[in-house]
Amino acid sequence: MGDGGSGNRGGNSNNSGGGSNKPEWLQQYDLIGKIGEGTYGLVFLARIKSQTNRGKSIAIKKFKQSKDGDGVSPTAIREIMLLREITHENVVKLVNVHINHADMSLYLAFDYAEHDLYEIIRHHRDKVNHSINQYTVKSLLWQLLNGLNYLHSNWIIHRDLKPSNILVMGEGEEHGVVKIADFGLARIYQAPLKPLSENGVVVTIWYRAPELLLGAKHYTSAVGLYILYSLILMIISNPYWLIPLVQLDQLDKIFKVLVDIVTVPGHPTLEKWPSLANLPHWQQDVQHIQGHKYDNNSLYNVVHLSPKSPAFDLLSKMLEYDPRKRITAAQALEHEYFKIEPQPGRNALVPCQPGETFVNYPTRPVDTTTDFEGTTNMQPPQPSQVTSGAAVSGSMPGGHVSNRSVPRPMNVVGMQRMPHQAMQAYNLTSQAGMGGGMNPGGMPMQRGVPQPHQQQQVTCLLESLSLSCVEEKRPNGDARIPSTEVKTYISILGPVGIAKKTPIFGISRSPASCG
Ligand SMILES: Nc1ncnc2c1ncn2[C@@H]1O[C@H](COP(=O)(O)OP(=O)(O)OP(=O)(O)O)[C@@H](O)[C@H]1O
Repeated sequence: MGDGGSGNRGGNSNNSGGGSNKPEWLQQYDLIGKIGEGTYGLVFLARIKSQTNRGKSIAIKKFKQSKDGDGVSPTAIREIMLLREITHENVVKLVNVHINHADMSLYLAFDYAEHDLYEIIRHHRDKVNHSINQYTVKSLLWQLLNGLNYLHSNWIIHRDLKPSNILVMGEGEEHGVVKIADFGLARIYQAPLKPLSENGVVVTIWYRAPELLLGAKHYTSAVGLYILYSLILMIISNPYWLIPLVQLDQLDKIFKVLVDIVTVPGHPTLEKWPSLANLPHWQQDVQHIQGHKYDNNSLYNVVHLSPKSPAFDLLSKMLEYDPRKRITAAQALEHEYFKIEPQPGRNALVPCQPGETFVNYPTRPVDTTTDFEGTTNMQPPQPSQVTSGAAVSGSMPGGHVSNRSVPRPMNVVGMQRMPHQAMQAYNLTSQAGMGGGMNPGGMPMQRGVPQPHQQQQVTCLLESLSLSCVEEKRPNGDARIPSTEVKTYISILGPVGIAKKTPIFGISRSPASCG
């Protein structure tokens, strides 16, 4: 897996943040440097030192602590709880959980992914003067849908899908495999769905489905499909709606593109979407929306697809206004688009059609001067070894601002595309063991244990353990989990890591069924 040794990076055990105060668990890694920063945490690249897996790249996410230094964000615990429960080829793999007992800071160790969709799109926008090849688009979408179908089938909604959370593996056995990451905002959903207001923020504005923009209080799995559509739009089109300002603005951008294909005029109508009138913002926005002329950019002008093509048909089904009519992930996977050439493959990064240009995506920039404390006390490596993430070279919604290293040669030998039958088998094995039955989204679920009632039980247990019961509201509005509670949860999780996969939640499940 991963890129064990690209030559453009520095790092050795001497500059593993923290110096002499280095906690014991950190000694198993060489900390290379910071690769990213999100709202809730910093992400670092490290390499395993031990004999087994020596040199294997690991992404370590350190959760930011509250300003007063006490307690852990519920986001962290939620992410751990969910990731412990789920296993799928298209979902990022949590390999370990570490804790610094001194300050109760939490660290999650993940398999490292060399690329993400944000950087891939940006590379095409800024550096390559042609669009992403059809096979790659189809394979990325296929794998994303597989991951999403797995999540939805298991009653999980991600709620923060965006390009930087869609990882793509670098060289190695999993080269070109998509991994959905960042489950900090993810939730288990049940019928009846809880109002969103109980759950706080959702989805970066650029990827919001129209019902969310119009104030819908219930988040359904259909939102995920809408987000995929907007991501794909970004991939195959010019970055057309990249500078939205407010929700209404974002709606205008959506309606502009939907002229001619879903309904004329582009904005939704009560006839096509009857529950529209119940959406909280509809009454206040209706005048603006109906009075606006959306006539310049129809979808096929933006995506340059024939309205008769399967790709166009799938896109229009994914962007159906009414979430109840929108295509589900399971249905999308059955769409004709995936049955015609080029067929999708497990390695999305190899070219497949003769004449298609191979794109050598750059490796992640690593800021080797920043350690776990976020300070710059690491040994600065030689200039030739480092790509600094500090310089600014453009930005995209929901992504980060960074420079890129020089592309390195990639070995594409032996990277085969998967025939359709094999893809089906791959899909089934990668989802093996998840529960049966139908979820609230009406999606068929895979056979295996646990049965629906058990699944419901697991869901309830997860919910009750989701820390809402112990969250404290700080005066500044932040929810934190007090340190005492963190200790309890850490003892549930195990002293050092979760590698042993001991049964939790009182339900013992085989490794095949829960990962
Ligand atoms: N396993 C991983 N391997 C490689 N890079 C990763 C991995 N997980 C996350 N990253 C990268 O680290 C960066 C920060 O990720 P993180 O999930 O903390 O924040 P984010 O999703 O970008 O932002 P936000 O927290 O606001 O949602 C992103 O660029 C992401 O692509």
